[in-house]
Amino acid sequence: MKHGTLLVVDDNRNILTTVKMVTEQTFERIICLASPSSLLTRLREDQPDVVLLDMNFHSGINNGNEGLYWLREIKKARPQTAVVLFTAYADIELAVTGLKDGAADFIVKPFDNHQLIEKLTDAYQKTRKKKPTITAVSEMIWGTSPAMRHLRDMVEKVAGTDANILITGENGTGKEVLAKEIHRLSKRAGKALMPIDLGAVTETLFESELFGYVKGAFTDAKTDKPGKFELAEGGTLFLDEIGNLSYALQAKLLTALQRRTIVRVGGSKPIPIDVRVVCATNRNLEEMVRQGAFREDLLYRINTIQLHLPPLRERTGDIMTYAGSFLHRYAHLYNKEGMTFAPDTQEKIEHLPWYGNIRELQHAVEKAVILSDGTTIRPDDIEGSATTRPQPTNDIQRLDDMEREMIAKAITECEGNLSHVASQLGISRQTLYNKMKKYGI
Ligand SMILES: Nc1ncnc2c1ncn2[C@@H]1O[C@H](COP(=O)(O)OP(=O)(O)OP(=O)(O)O)[C@@H](O)[C@H]1O
Repeated sequence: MKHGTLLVVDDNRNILTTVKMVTEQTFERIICLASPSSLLTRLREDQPDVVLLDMNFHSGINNGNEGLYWLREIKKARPQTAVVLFTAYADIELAVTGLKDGAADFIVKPFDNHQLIEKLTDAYQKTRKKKPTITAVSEMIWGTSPAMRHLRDMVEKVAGTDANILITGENGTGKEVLAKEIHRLSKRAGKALMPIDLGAVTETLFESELFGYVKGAFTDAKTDKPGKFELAEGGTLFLDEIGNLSYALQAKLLTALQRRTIVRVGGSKPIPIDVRVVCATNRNLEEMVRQGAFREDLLYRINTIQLHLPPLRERTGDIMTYAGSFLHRYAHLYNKEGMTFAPDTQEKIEHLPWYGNIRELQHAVEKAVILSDGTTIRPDDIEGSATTRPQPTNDIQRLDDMEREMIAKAITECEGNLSHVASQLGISRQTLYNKMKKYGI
């Protein structure tokens, strides 16, 4: 039986004709584009289930970047669309980047008709099964360090409430994963988890993205469209990179959160909203408030509960838990079951600083699995790419960071015994509590 809509984008017209012929018995509707220039319009208007996307559009440019660019644009505009990459070059690194950026699969040209249908059908089936905004399965690996055990206790207490939560932590520490986990454990789990990256939203698009618009509000507003607040109704709104929001937009966000209503751009009717708000940032918002860059009233609105994800280097006891779990995951994904780390590889992993945190560790293990020839991962297979520590933005931040690191390290060393921590640091228990609160430890 025929099903779904397939959009094929390739600048080789012979390929377009062949793919159309081969897939005619499989897809209900097939749209062919010889250039990606109108891709986003067709995506909006035709709402394809699957896009088969060429990686190289201009003759002479064959590094695949244009394909990756369009892949990201498709995922941004319509995340539920499955994208299968079409490449003439069996370049594993490029394909892996594409898979990481959300591609469902890739097909290498010249292609086999049977395999083409099979992969496109698989991608289509996945879009049927997947409800991308609902997170049913936990992605979160907790680790067993005192810091993570403490965090887990906190999460179990607060996830079921409607309290607004602010998650802080360096890049790659798992703020988004934690936000999903909180949603999964909440009573809103059956409804949407709607993420929005505030760092990526321009000033002009902010209101229409968050609050939606009514038909005629501006030239391109051909129909009414709900914003993220409405799409998250009954569920959770995840506001990522909130520290990057301009001061003017902070006021607009605050008004919506205070009134619990929004008005669509060009509209006049206030629409009530029932959302739980989880925010995340890698910046020190208290410090930003002191510097006049972040509104204090907004901070108090969003940080009813503050959860801090410590950098990986402050919980060395967890590193091998993550590494082992990623090894298992990628060995399975790349059909290399049974892979292990050599003992000196473990030692290397435990001692690298992982300034890119869990994200960096995950990529390093994935790369090692792909490139390793045997079943044992040798030390040279593991690369810690971020060898230099990211520079703090100013001196106060650097001092704060150092202090937080010292406290977190002492807590780990004293296995959570706060009296010992206070005496080791030469401060009173009360001062220790105040500092832990300040740093969200
Ligand atoms: N606790 C965890 N368990 C499993 N995977 C994790 C965990 N934490 C992070 N990861 C993995 O590390 C990567 C980065 O995680 P995530 O995007 O949540 O970090 P982040 O702190 O939000 O990063 P950024 O600030 O750069 O947006 C993801 O691929 C995620 O799957």
